[in-house]
Amino acid sequence: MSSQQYLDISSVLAGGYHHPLLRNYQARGRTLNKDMLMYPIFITDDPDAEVEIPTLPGQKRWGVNRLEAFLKPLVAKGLKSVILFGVPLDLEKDECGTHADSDVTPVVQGLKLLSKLFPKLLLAADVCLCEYTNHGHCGVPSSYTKNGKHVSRTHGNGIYSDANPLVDSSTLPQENSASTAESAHTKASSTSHSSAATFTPAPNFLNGAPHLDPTASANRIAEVALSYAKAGAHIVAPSDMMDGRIKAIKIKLIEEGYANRCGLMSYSAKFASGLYGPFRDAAGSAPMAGDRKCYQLPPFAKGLARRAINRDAMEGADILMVKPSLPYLDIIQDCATLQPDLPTACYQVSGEYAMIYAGARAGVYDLRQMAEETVGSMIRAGASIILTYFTPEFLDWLDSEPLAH
Ligand SMILES: NCc1[nH]cc(CCC(=O)O)c1CC(=O)O
Ligand SMILES: [Zn+2]
Ligand SMILES: [Zn+2]
Repeated sequence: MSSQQYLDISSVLAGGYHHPLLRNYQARGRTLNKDMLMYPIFITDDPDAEVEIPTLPGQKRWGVNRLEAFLKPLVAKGLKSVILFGVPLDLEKDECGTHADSDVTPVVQGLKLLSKLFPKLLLAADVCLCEYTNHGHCGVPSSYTKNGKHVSRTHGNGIYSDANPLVDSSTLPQENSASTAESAHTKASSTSHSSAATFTPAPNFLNGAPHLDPTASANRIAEVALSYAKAGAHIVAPSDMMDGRIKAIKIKLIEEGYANRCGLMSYSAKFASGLYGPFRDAAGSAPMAGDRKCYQLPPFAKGLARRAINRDAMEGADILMVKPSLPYLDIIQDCATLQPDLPTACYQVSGEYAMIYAGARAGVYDLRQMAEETVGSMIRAGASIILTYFTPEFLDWLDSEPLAH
């Protein structure tokens, strides 16, 4: 018998990865490149604003007049795509987010301007209502009280019907009008630019949030998406998590002749995460009462996430997204394997960015190494589009001497 039969050949791995290039080979092509990066930017309604966001170090709220100077050097470095978030600070907020798609909304203005300034830049627009509503939730409430009147929405029989008109139900039994008027006043003064309205928590919700009407919400979201498509968005990205909104948007885009010009990226598996704090700070979009637990997924809900991914694919999404990213790598992998024919995107959210940034500042680790390691894990899990606030840094890092990992 030859001695070779006793050698355990497969136990030797180290010979194949000691050199930096040998190490890179092991990624088998699954490495970050500039095409994969989508940069989230905040556009506000003060056209000259350039305001630091304390909880998101390095990121700012930009006025439209500042966008050219801000983005030009990044485009020169190879920035391929941005996703716009609107931050209305002076525009009046109301029940259904009127200014999400008015002509003066900063996102509409930003899209029009950026398509002229940077015709090759891929423009995505986040679509949600929470930045524009006086209740700060991502949909349209079923009922509320305003100016002493109780307003409730009639229920449609299908989620894709036209928006149900608001019904003035002053003939319906009124809630205690004295206390309603008082709390309306309190809420109005706590949000200076909001018109006074009060929202009754849904009786069977334990989190104090109002019930959001899925029909009205999906229809309103679809209207907003259409206006962003008309303003020049190549991709609309609804982050609201209302049931039925993907189909509602897709149908709206088809009906209005925009379906072949504007893609639909769904925040499919969006979890009720603790990692959105800095964003809500930046966008002023924290809910006034309750939380988002009636429409964002429970963090341990792998099954719901898988169902949402499949549903959104069936409803016409062109890209599926998982959010946040690092604590949900298994969901990214599920998304990529459940729907291999659609690109998987993931959002390294504000809290993930802030966490990595803070750790690096505290000397716990190196910023670049950790940014690359975390985004690398997302790519390994199956993501090919990464939304990250580290995009400007990555553009530099990808042009410089590679970091040996
Ligand atoms: N629909 C709002 C929205 N769109 C994107 C984010 C989070 C992004 C981030 O944290 O970077 C949020 C916050 C939320 O759902 O409360
Ligand atoms: Zn929202
Ligand atoms: Zn309803």
